[in-house]
Amino acid sequence: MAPDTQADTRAQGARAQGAQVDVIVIGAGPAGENVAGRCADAGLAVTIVERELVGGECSYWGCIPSKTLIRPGEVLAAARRVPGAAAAVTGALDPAAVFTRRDRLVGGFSDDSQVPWLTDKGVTLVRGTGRLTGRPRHVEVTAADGDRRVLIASRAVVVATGSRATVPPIPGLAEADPWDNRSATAARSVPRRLVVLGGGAVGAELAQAFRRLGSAEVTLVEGSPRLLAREEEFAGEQVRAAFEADGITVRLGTRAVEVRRSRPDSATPRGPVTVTLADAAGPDARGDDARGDDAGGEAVVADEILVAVGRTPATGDLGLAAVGLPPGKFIEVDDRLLAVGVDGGWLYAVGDVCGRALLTHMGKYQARIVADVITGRRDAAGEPARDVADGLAIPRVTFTDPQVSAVGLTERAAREAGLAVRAVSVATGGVAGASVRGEGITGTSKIVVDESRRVLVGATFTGPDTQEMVHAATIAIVAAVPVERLWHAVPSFPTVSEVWLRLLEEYGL
Ligand SMILES: Cc1cc2nc3c(=O)[nH]c(=O)nc-3n(C[C@H](O)[C@H](O)[C@H](O)COP(=O)(O)OP(=O)(O)OC[C@H]3O[C@@H](n4cnc5c(N)ncnc54)[C@H](O)[C@@H]3O)c2cc1C
Ligand SMILES: NC(=O)c1ccc[n+]([C@@H]2O[C@H](COP(=O)([O-])OP(=O)(O)OC[C@H]3O[C@@H](n4cnc5c(N)ncnc54)[C@H](O)[C@@H]3O)[C@@H](O)[C@H]2O)c1
Repeated sequence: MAPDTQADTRAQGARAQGAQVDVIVIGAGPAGENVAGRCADAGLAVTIVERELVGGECSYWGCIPSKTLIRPGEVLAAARRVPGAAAAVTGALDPAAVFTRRDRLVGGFSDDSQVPWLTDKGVTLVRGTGRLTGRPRHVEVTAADGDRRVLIASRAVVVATGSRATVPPIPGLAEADPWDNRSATAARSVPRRLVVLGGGAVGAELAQAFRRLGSAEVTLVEGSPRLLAREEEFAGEQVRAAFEADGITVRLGTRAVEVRRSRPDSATPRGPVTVTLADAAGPDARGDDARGDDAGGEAVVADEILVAVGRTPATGDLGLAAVGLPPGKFIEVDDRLLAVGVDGGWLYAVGDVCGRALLTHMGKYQARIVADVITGRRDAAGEPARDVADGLAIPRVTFTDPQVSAVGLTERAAREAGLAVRAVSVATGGVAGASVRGEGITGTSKIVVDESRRVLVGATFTGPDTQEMVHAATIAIVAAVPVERLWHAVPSFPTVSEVWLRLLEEYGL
């Protein structure tokens, strides 16, 4: 029997069992859950399909555990900046207690506490792996025991299957069984020596977290010339300096060309890992992962290697080819989050899998938009819902110390987009609010102003605790508040938000 006919037959059975719903969501991470919840709130019948844990990567192996591992070191560093409190910091962090708290915040790697949020809204949870059959609005679900059934949606199917860590084809890497974000955030011990491949958000946050939890040697290897390469240049430079002050070895502009894990010994139960780095000036440093004849420079020996070089969309086994889309790729969407290239207007994608912004809050925003598209909800002006924020103001916070908190465009990206911008910067530590919080607070606050409209298009704040500064900038950008009007938004004294006043003065107001 042809696959489609089989699917048809099962579909008939499913219909007879009353399995037709308005909306099917595949993947119950933060994006999928929010699509389901908002559609259900609007009165639609929704089924959500999840093959692992309701809550997705963010809840168990992403945002929550990583921030839980970072927080203790951040608290100690904050105390050490305050004379009087610093003297009270006499001991080291207790990793066992940190891991216990992590376990609690991830619900013991169980979704028991997350499922009621869905079921209370009337959403039906189906455990299993969802796959598009090729027929419009048909999803085949395979349960863990192999049982298969086909669900049919009357309105829409929303893909929210997220992403997983990319493991690049570096010789010996896969065989070395490296840590990815899952193994690192779920760790139960602190490796004495850790090598981290990738100086983006995942690599930077976890390198510092493990160093502060007690790793004696942490080496961070980043292929491009600076950390957090998509942010303002000063951000990566300041994070590098802080990491080096923390005792982390930062290797920029080079890559691993070979990885080898040796047999276990008494000190290293999984066996030590030797990572050979390319000569920084060699061809591998420019992006070729395969080892060349002339490759090979410094070797770093560690107990664990963490791979944090980016994400691969979870679309390899989703049946995308059956609807005419390339498997294993991000699903391209339009501003209604509708998959581009699929006829009939029934397939949507949100969250990491659509590749617009690999951030929980943006996935949840896309989820709210897509739910409004599906339910036909309009705004007060009668306009249909569409994704505005992804093209305008994506807020992002990298929870290193110093934090890098940014929204919208960097100065360079704005210029590359053809905008006539003027940028001004001030020291984050230069206001009374920072002095009160601690000694020696550094960092930079910068705004990027579109000169033709006199509105912000980007802002970056580096320094401790800047995560709470970024939302003001997000509002200024999204609301297109002219700088002359921002002048009247008076920051409280003594808060770090006074950098806004300094920035506007620097701009000339
Ligand atoms: C270490 C780390 C730290 C991070 N920290 C932050 C942070 O601080 N802030 C932030 O905003 N973002 C952070 N992120 C990013 C954030 O985790 C993701 O952007 C977010 O989880 C994406 O949500 P999602 O719902 O699109 O996908 P996911 O969270 O990946 O969820 C997808 C779900 O779909 C399920 N699924 C996949 N395929 C199928 C299928 N075929 N059938 C059924 N179910 C399926 C999966 O099991 C999963 O539960 C971090 C990421 C990492 C790795
Ligand atoms: N605080 C947060 O919001 C947070 C935290 C973690 C992750 N995230 C999200 O998760 C996404 C994925 O994070 P990520 O850090 O895995 O990816 P990333 O794309 O942000 O960074 C990967 C880095 O690895 C480097 N790289 C690539 N190949 C390499 C190689 N072979 N050797 C050395 N370096 C190499 C790249 O130059 C890049 O700087 C981010 O884009 C972010 O949106 C967010």
